[in-house]
Amino acid sequence: MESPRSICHVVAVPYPGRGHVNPMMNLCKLLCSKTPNIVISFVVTEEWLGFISSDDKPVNVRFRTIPNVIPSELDRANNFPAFIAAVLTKMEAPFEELLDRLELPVAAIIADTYVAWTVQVGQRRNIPVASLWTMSASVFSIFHHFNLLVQNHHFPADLSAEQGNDRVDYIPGLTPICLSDLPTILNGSDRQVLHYVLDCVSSVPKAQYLLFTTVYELEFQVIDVFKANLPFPVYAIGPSIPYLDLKQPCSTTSLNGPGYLQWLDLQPRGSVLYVSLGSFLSVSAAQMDEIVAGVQDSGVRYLWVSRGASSRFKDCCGSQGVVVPWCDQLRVLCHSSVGGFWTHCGFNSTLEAVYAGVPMLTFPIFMDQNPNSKQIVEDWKVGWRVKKNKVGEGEHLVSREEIAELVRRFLDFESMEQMEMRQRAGKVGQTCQTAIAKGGSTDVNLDAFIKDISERHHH
Ligand SMILES: O=c1ccn([C@@H]2O[C@H](COP(=O)(O)OP(=O)(O)O[C@H]3O[C@H](CO)[C@@H](O)[C@H](O)[C@H]3O)[C@@H](O)[C@H]2O)c(=O)[nH]1
Repeated sequence: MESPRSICHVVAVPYPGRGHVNPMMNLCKLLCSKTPNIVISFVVTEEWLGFISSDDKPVNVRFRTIPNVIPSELDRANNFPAFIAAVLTKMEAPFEELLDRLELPVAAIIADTYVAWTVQVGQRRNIPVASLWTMSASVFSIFHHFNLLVQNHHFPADLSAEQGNDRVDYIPGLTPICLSDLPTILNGSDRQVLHYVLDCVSSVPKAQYLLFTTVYELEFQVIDVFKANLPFPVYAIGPSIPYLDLKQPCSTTSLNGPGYLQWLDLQPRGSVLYVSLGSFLSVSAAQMDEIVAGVQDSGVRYLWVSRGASSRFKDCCGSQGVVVPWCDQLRVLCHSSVGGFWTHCGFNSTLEAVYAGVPMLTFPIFMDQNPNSKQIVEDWKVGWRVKKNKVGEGEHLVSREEIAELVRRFLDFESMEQMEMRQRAGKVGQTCQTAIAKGGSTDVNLDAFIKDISERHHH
């Protein structure tokens, strides 16, 4: 039995959303894989415990709950500003009560940047806080340098036909980016959410560490800016996706895995388009109809993740495609039959596709997804845009004919253009493998972080 003194007890506090809970859990798995001396209390609401309690996790990660003090996950999209407001104001008190009840002393808190109150809790209790940013480092830089947008008269962003294509070329670490590719909350319509986000980002310099879920090599120019300017360690520990789980057989069902994996096994190499429009906030019904019809008309094989919309598919389980309510996404992306990913550009999905070396068709919807799409298409050059930038008046509907044509070209193995893109995608995938291998940037950063919090704890 280890003595309690040699155990490093970490409290992990994800923001309550799928795109945040997952990378926090993946980071915890990585930490536990590195040392047996770490014990993690993973704090979620009772509702979230219901969603994740049966997932595989290391024995050293223990779930701890606070009551359901925020609006239910099942309808949070109905009033997003109210949801964020509740996260920022209602969780702190029950979290402190929980801290008082924990048996082991706490060496560090790892908290999502969007549960910013943890920074003050840490200050009051003299516990170091590592802020975990689950979006790209580039997006962090955009928000961190918000005042530059104001100084340059780019806030609120004017997306009129004349200005929408203006390039913002002064955000530290970023290549020039169109106004229309900035996070959607900067175009002025969602001030309340913007204020919350800016508050959270400005809490980071008062924390003791900044952790990025990205990979250093993918965004080193940006990460170097923060390494040089923040007075504490900045570590990229990504991609914080469940690659450790790939080594184990798929646990969800029978011996041969779920039906969709068996279906994938039967498809030709690189022939399947994987489609997922995200776990939160989706597209209009009219656009959805065009996407479904366009992909089906293209004749390309598809695996589609869709909840509650399966009635839109004329042939939901035929030979051309399979529609499932949820899948083991990284395993799907890593399957040799998958040749492309239609994505809403959530950052976790982006990292998973990058890791798997799968080219993307980008269809950003909200928030950081626009800049992610820009990075995929313009910086890493491993994808194409489906949706043109929203410049000028009104929402532009992409038609089924445009989509069918695009999807066909995208999965055309013969084309030179595609071959080159697949090669680049393979290269960025290799960059991730190098980062996580022994001595790679992620490996080294994880070790350094563990050393930091363990030593600080013992002194
Ligand atoms: O069938 C599915 C569909 C999704 N996922 C997983 O669900 C997560 C989805 O995360 P992400 O791709 O980041 O999308 P969102 O859930 O939309 O993420 C939110 O959080 C992200 C990180 O902060 C932001 O980049 C996004 O804009 C925001 O919407 C990923 O881990 C996926 O692997 C599955 O495992 N199976």
